[in-house]
Amino acid sequence: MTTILRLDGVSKSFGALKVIDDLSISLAQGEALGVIGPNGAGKSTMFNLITGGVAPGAGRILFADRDITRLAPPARCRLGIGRSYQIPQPFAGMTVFENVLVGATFGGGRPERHCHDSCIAVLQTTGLLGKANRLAGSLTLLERKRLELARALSIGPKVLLLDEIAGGLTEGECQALVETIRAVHRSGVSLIWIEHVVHALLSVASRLVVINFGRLLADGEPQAVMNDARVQSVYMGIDEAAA
Ligand SMILES: Nc1ncnc2c1ncn2[C@@H]1O[C@H](COP(=O)(O)OP(=O)(O)OP(=O)(O)O)[C@@H](O)[C@H]1O
Repeated sequence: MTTILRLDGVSKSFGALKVIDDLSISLAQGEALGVIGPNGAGKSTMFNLITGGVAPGAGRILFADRDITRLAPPARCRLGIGRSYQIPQPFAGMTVFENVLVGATFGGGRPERHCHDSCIAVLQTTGLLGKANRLAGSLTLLERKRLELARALSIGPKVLLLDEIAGGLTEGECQALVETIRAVHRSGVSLIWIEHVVHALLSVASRLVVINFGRLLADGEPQAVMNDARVQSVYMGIDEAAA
């Protein structure tokens, strides 16, 4: 299996606080990797390290075998690393279409027709085509989550990082979003999805990792990981002795 993304012994501290501690994780091409861990475990920081918003104190990050550890965030985006944020922050005064167009035209070099068509395709995939001319600021929470996904897809990612995209949705809304994420994955995009809504995550992820205090606690087949006594103790508060 080809590895598309790899963190190799990565560490990051903020002052005296070690947030990521010698973390090594790899993502295979086409894989859907789920990530869980307690609040403050370092999950979003891991995404910030991958996208380049935060620089590691040690270790390397490789994308398709290329060392991108020191590459600026826009260059990583152009290579095909897209992400969504926990709290959607669209351009509220712009339309849904314009929000997606920002990503589709990022970096330049693509013909106008190509950018237009790729925006339409992204809006279709994310179920927002009927809202293309609505102002982003007028969208419901589910629609804003869809737009967050659409903006991440607009750059044409090879690897998509989803940060708690299901948070705050009703069960029905969550199921609808899961269907969309499945469709994105089926189209060939490799995924890393951080999520506290575990049942949604497990319906997409074929592998699950657990991060605790910035370290890898478990990595493997999702059900086996969820049944791991250390994971139940740390993540679900189930006493190892009582388990
Ligand atoms: N830029 C920063 N400066 C200082 N501390 C930070 C910074 N970014 C994150 N932290 C701290 O690092 C720790 C890990 O934060 P992070 O957001 O990565 O955790 P998380 O696992 O994503 O948590 P959650 O599940 O609550 O979103 C927290 O204690 C947080 O306050």
